[in-house]
Amino acid sequence: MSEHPVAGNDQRQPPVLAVTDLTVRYGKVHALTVPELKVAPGAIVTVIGANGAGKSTMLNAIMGSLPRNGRASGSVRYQNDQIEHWGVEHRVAQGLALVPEKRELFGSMSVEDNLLLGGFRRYRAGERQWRDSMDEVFTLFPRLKERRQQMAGTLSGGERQMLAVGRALMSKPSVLMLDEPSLGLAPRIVREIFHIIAGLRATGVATLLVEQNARAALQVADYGYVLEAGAVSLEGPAHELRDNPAVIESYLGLGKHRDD
Ligand SMILES: Nc1ncnc2c1ncn2[C@@H]1O[C@H](COP(=O)(O)OP(=O)(O)OP(=O)(O)O)[C@@H](O)[C@H]1O
Repeated sequence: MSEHPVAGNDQRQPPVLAVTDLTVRYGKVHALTVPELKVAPGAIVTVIGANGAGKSTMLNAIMGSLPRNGRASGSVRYQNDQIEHWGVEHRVAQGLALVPEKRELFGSMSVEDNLLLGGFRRYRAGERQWRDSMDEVFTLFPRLKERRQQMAGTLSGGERQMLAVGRALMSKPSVLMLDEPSLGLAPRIVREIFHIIAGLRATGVATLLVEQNARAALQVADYGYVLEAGAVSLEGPAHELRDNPAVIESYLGLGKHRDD
């Protein structure tokens, strides 16, 4: 596997997250092999692939949140630590956050309370600035500020996605993992969400973005991996993948995920 620039294409910076020889099985069934994946501080790295390619499996393995029948082996390095044996809570406490495909909001609680829950661990740890993150989230998502008292269950699909991302940001992560943020959203809202994801770079958070919408993902990402049937088939700077004939043929062809 080729060496590649990390840190939004700065090869000198050590990655904030590095996965090596990660393998996941569900029972006896092999689901995923990732020889190497790196995310640099502040970079946006995308993993694109079709349904069932293993994208959610990869994020859950990194987060330590695989289903009961899932078993991961290999190395997951976060900052200066090997974290394979850390529990999910500890991974969150140390700055990893996952926005799952199903969003998993508390529908009968307000927007504001959902956000507060995202910052609860910091509150419990006695961190004074945890409430400031709410203002930062409202700056990123003015729509959530307007709807701060609205029940999360009554939000539109796009607003729910914004709230899920906002709640994850309340934990002040160093690495934010997004599982198909465009899923089920109208093209205009997809554009809005991806515009916001691109803007996350300015906050310093590194983003690992898993997507079927390859077109949108490769537009915002610095670097990308293509996952096919549980294996990495291609990787490279996002602008090179956008021009790669195999990627164009399989993921960017006319009629596929057109949102422009
Ligand atoms: N708990 C499980 N038990 C057994 N097999 C599973 C389990 N979860 C996922 N799989 C299988 O592992 C493979 C990868 O699934 P995964 O959900 O990671 O794919 P994905 O790329 O995220 O797909 P999608 O875009 O549809 O969410 C699929 O073949 C799926 O059926």
